[in-house]
Amino acid sequence: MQKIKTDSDIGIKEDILKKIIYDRIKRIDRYGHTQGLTIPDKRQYPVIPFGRAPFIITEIKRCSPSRGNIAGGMDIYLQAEKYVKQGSRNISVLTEEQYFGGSLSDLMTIKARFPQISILRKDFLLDEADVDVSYRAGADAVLLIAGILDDVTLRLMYDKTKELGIAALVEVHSLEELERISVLEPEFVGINSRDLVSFNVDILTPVKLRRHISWDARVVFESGLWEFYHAYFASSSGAAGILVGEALMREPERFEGLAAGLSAGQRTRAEGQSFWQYLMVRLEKHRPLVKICGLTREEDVAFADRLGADLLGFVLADSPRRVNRDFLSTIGRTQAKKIGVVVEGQGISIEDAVALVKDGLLDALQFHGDEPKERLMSLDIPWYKAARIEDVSDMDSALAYNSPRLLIDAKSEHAYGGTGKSIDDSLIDYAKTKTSLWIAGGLSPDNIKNIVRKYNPELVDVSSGVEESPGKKDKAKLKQFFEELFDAAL
Ligand SMILES: O=P(O)(O)OC[C@@H](O)[C@@H](O)c1c[nH]c2ccccc12
Repeated sequence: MQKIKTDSDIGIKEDILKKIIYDRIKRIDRYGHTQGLTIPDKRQYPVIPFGRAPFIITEIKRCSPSRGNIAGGMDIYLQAEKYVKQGSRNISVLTEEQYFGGSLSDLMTIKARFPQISILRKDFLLDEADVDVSYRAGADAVLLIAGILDDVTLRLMYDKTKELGIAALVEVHSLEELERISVLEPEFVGINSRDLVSFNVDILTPVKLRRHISWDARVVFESGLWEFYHAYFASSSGAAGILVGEALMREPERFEGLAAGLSAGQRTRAEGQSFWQYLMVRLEKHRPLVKICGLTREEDVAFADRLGADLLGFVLADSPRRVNRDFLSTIGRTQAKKIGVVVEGQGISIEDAVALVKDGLLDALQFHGDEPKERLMSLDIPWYKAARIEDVSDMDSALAYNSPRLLIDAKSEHAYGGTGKSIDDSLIDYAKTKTSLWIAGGLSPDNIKNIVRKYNPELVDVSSGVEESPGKKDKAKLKQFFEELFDAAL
């Protein structure tokens, strides 16, 4: 059992995870590991293999500390039935009582009704007795959260699952935790995109961590996945499966789109490293990612690539920097990935832009206009959203696209077409609390060092600031831009 004992040990009020565990320990003291329920001494159902296709773990979750009430009075039996009808073969049942409104009796009810479905017990399990009770109650798999267990306890619980013949989904959310579990080499590794302290969801977290897994694991991307595109993104980035809670609790019909996304992603995966995997590898350099945008000349493309740009941007919308398919076909192989910048209704249709990616002329799209979210969420090519941000509500509506990253256009006074406005510091600070910063607009060799030092962005995007005239890059400025970036990191 973990060593969190007194109220003062709980300390920081925000650390919800500690509170959950503390309260759970108190309830175990009072009611035992069985939650005061009668759990059969002998398991009554055969163990069903966990992780059969389609590997979408559909979750039963009434409420949560981060999302509040999701489906309070819901009949969980009916919900499970909906999942099964949609084709689910793996159901996660949250059994934590106080914060998630669950119970072991939910798990037993669902197992009794659907004995052919593999059931994951999702709880803050703390010792071997928890594993044993889960098994007897009918769980086919248990969640073991590395972040709340010490190495010895984790090992004992993991061994217990092996002894009982059920699966363990070992959950991590940091590199450190991943290293800790590597001695176990678990078959199923869950990587949680939700930071359990801040509640922020970054769906790139599993992409970042996954490549550090040195054994043959089946990785499950957890949290914040709602749409076809999310499932596509996860599976093209190496997910064997996904765990989906809120989206399916609210709309079980989403299952079909998620399953289609998983299959689409598998096809992409066969073609090699995904766009997002590439970016997460490049991120390990000691400077922000760099996108050089508005390229119109082959020599500039080659030079930006040689300087180490991570992304090369090509404007497909109406603009003095607009390029066409013919131009893109003349570009040779580059180290950097190629991005098409699209503004809905200007110069190119979404379909034609998507075709450029599918034909291998581009690697991903950046959507800079008012494209309908549903449209983008059904695309099976990599994309991210960009938006010009003037106030918090702009920011929130851009964030609502739920794209893996959001590029915010800073509209500074140096911006091409100068608006005379610069993005508010407080707005950037606000953005930083929500997402990793991808920043564009008004950047140049003169200001980049300060901006990087001040905001530590994950990606910087420059176009006019490194030009001699629209579309024509200035080699000296380009070179200086990179030099300043390296300087900033010193
Ligand atoms: O509702 P979402 O965003 O789809 O997230 C589901 C799942 O990942 C989340 O419920 C979860 C992942 N790990 C946990 C550990 C404990 C409680 C809950 C969780």
